[in-house]
Amino acid sequence: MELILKYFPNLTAVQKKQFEQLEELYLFWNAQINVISRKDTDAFYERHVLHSLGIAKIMEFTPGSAVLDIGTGGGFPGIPLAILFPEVQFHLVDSIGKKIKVVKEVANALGLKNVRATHARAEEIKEQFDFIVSRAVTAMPAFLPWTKRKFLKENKNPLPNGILYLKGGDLKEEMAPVKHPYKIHPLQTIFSGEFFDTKAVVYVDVTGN
Ligand SMILES: C[S@@+](CC[C@H](N)C(=O)[O-])C[C@H]1O[C@@H](n2cnc3c(N)ncnc32)[C@H](O)[C@@H]1O
Repeated sequence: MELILKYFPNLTAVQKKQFEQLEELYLFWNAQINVISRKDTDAFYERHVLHSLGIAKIMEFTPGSAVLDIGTGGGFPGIPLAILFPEVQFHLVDSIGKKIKVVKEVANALGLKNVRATHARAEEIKEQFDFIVSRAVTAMPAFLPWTKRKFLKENKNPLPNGILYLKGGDLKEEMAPVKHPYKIHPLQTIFSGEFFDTKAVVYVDVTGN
């Protein structure tokens, strides 16, 4: 938890409490429905919460924005981002119903009013958003078609509407077929620790999609 405060020192009392509650909630739910790798639960705040918040270091969402988290699993990166940006609406979707049950339980327990969770495949979602976020779902060339027609035309954020995807490893080959402009933001320049050495936020500008 100190790790979160180190990089996000201006949290309100409510946000601090919500971040504090997260570990216990996920330990409880993960024991029943596996939503995070059991080997990672020791480093929960680093590998799940701070990692998710890497997106916030690249983009401070404007209040009133709408963000879709595709393949959210138990709520990553959507839940940590929803705590950090209480005035942004988050829609978290996953194709596995029991994972969405965990998301709903966690969001409820935290009192998050800006989270909606839906059991659906990404392709079935018909609404439009300012941004789409994701982590560990599929390679970018397969992901891009799922996001088609899901972006609002008007840009109200510091970056044009697009995708913010948490990725690891060598991205050159994966990103080679991508035609949209994109930028890779390595997280090792933002967060210390070996875990972040290979991690990045990939921003894809889909303007014109
Ligand atoms: C490896 S998990 C990652 C979960 C979460 N994003 C995280 O980082 O902890 C990938 C998730 O993507 C979901 N998924 C895969 N294809 C999907 C699709 N087409 N639509 C919605 N969810 C999908 C799976 O059900 C699974 O929960």
